[in-house]
Amino acid sequence: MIYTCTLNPSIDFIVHINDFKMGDLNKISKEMKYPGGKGINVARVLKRLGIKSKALGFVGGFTGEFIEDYLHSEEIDFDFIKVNGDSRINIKLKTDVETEINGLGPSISSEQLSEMLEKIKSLSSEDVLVLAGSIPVSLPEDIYVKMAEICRQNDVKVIVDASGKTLLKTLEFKPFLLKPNHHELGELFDVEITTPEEAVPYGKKLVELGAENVIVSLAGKGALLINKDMVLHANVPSGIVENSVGAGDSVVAGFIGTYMNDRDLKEAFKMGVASGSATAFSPDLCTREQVYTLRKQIEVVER
Ligand SMILES: Nc1ncnc2c1ncn2[C@@H]1O[C@H](COP(=O)(O)OP(=O)(O)O)[C@@H](O)[C@H]1O
Ligand SMILES: O=P(O)(O)OC[C@H]1O[C@](O)(COP(=O)(O)O)[C@@H](O)[C@@H]1O
Repeated sequence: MIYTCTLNPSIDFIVHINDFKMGDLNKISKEMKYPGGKGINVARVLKRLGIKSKALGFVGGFTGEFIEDYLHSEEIDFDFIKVNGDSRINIKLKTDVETEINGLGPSISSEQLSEMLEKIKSLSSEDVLVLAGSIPVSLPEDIYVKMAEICRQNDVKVIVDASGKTLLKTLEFKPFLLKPNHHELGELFDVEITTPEEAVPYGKKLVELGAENVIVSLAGKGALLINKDMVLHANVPSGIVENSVGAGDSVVAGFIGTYMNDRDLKEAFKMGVASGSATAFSPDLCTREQVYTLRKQIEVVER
């Protein structure tokens, strides 16, 4: 089973405003509300690809109810721990540029954290755990490292979509997949990465430091899959980006959902990129049909 863990879920409030003016009254031209947070996005895309998963995390308040009701309506299995405060609202403001205003989220008690760790301890070598998204300020900043250590002890595959020191600290426990975008990869090594060629040596460093597989996404410039045996490059299909929120999570979902079915890294990589682009070209997340259509446009070559 694929489990996702979203420590700080959100309602993603997507807001389109024409001629936005700070300090003025602005009228929303289009708005959408979706359950969000990186792990929840992964769970939603897996469902669309016909792959079962279970969403773990902390939810609270009326916003937490919205998240649970929405996932229930999409027949996505979840086992959230209830907390007192309200799950956060993340505003995705679309004007001539895309601006994100992400909420703080509710406090999580040490008892609630212990309850989450007990759930993680119950996973087995048949399972995958996706750790994705920011860590609430009320939790230890190395919580992903603790979870990765528990998973290592139980031979559970771990996927980490995080940034900075958090990502580097999980390497000791040999994560199955890391999925930084090229900006996040550059920040890890204090360099600027703008092309796939520039990304390769740094993706290889993450493999040397312990990651089994690294996918480096470069938005419209393609993506790389790097492990100890190979470097693969995929082009991305051309299209009009409507809403890139969740695109990175879709790469994770398409990859792991495919890999757990047929253990074919190259096919899994192709499906990951197709899922990412299909989401980028959609107002919400990708549909199965879009993914399979775009998959045909993707060429994966060994570097
Ligand atoms: N301009 C684009 N054209 C086509 N696909 C895109 C574009 N931007 C993003 N994507 C798709 O979304 C995936 C993730 O995008 P990226 O911006 O690299 O990561 P993140 O969303 O994690 O920051 C890419 O690998 C690609 O499949
Ligand atoms: O666009 P991405 O990186 O795939 O993730 C989008 C998700 O991440 C969020 O922006 C939250 O990010 P953080 O968990 O890093 O705060 C959600 O609002 C959104 O659903």
